[in-house]
Amino acid sequence: MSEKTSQPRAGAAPASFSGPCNGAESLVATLVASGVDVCFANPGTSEMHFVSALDRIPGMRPVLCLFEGVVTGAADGYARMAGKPACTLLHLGPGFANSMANLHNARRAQSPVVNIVGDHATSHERYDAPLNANVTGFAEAISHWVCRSRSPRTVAADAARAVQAARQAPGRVATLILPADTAWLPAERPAPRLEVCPASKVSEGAVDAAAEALRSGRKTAILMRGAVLHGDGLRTAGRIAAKTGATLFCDTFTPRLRGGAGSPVVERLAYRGKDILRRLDDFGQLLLVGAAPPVSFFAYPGQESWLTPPHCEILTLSHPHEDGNEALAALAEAVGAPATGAVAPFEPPVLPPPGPLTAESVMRTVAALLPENAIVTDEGITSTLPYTALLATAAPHDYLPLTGGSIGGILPLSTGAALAAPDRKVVCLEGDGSAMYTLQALWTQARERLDVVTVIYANRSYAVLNQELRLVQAASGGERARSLLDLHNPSLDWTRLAEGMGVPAVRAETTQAFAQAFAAALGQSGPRLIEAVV
Ligand SMILES: O=C(O)C(=O)c1ccccc1
Repeated sequence: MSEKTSQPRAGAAPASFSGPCNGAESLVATLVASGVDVCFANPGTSEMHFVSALDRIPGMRPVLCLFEGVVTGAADGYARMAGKPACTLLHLGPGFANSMANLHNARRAQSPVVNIVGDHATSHERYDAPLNANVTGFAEAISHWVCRSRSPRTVAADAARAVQAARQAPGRVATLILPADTAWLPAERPAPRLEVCPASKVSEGAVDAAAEALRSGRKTAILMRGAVLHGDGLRTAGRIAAKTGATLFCDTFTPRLRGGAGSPVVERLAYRGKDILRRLDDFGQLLLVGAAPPVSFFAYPGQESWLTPPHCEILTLSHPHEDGNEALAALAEAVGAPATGAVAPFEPPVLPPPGPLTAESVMRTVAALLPENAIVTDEGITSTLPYTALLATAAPHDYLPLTGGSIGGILPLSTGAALAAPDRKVVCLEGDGSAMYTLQALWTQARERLDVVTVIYANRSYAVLNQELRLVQAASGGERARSLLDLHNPSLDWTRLAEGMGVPAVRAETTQAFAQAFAAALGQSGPRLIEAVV
């Protein structure tokens, strides 16, 4: 499946389903008719009619995940690569609550996601049975769109609207709550697909103002986010940069970036606020394309949270809900950009010399051996942030980092991305601390035979917090404080954890061992894990 996946026409009748149906059947048929054909699921009793409908309604691929955070993280990864939503299937308030951290990441990634959440039957609610909870309250806290179906007769229409809401630009989280009786009672019929509201057009005024600013001769940073970073817009931005001398940037936690040989070079903003301030100090203006002005990830005593220097004027070409690709095309024309701009050459780094493994030598090896058109997913935090520029001249790839800062996103995200792009290798760069949140994703990768090579940076610590402890100026150094940032005692055995879930794994402690293990993993299909001791 790719972004080119053909979508059913709006109004098209749901495929191969007619005759009497229950609410769950009308739901599944409507989702399929609306172009949603993958369901990441962790169901319970209240979702059994949905589960059973999957056998009668063709076209929906069910994927079992063993924790709800895996369900929603996978839906995020799927959406980032497929450019369309998968649905999730979640069980009641507690199941939804478990899913929320990765929904937060999906929301920050502007990924379209359709959540289907079962609830107790309407008649059962008043008895406050043990699993009773405020599902709507949980859903409203994190979704852009929430609907609780009132009757089996509206389930199909509600589902079509959920997909439409999720696909609204730039991508939204839509949650449909189904009391169990709306799933099991007779429904009318599936609903046809609804037209998706296209991204808004950017006004001519915004294009003219940006063109004038670029012509002023002031040094310009163009900060981009969203579809422009992996579609036509990226090439157009490269042409604009060639004409005007502007520098292209993306934010630190950008959802998806096309990178490597053949793409215009886009510099990823640093993590530390003071590094961003220093970098932007050079510029007289900051042009935003689907992005917001940069702010510090956390606040620190005595340090700036707002990271645009006072002398740097902020201009907006396009907002996230607007068509940035079209806006950049209009801007390229207005400034008289050439037909092509500069792109990165294919000059992968050389393999590191023999020696003990470090975070930097892992990235060097990954960049050196990266296969053409791989998907690189990244939640290595301290182990990867300083080194991702090494990927700039590697083989062409898509880069998918953590977006919302909620660690535990990337093993699930890699799972969903691999499912959306089965003909591409996924290389997942993951910290050991982060991996422990959602390691069940490995089991789904094994079960679905997904082509994911996971590299665990085993530094046996919440390494970022050792830095943060200093930055927030908290007194530190004591044994008790350090015990909360340290993952030794016992040390996690990643090869055994992975093998126990059906994923072949090896440990590497030297640069040679890592290069050998990485090359071998790339040469095989199906999931592999390398514990990189750094
Ligand atoms: O340090 C943190 O507290 C934190 O949550 C985080 C998450 C991702 C990247 C960096 C820090």
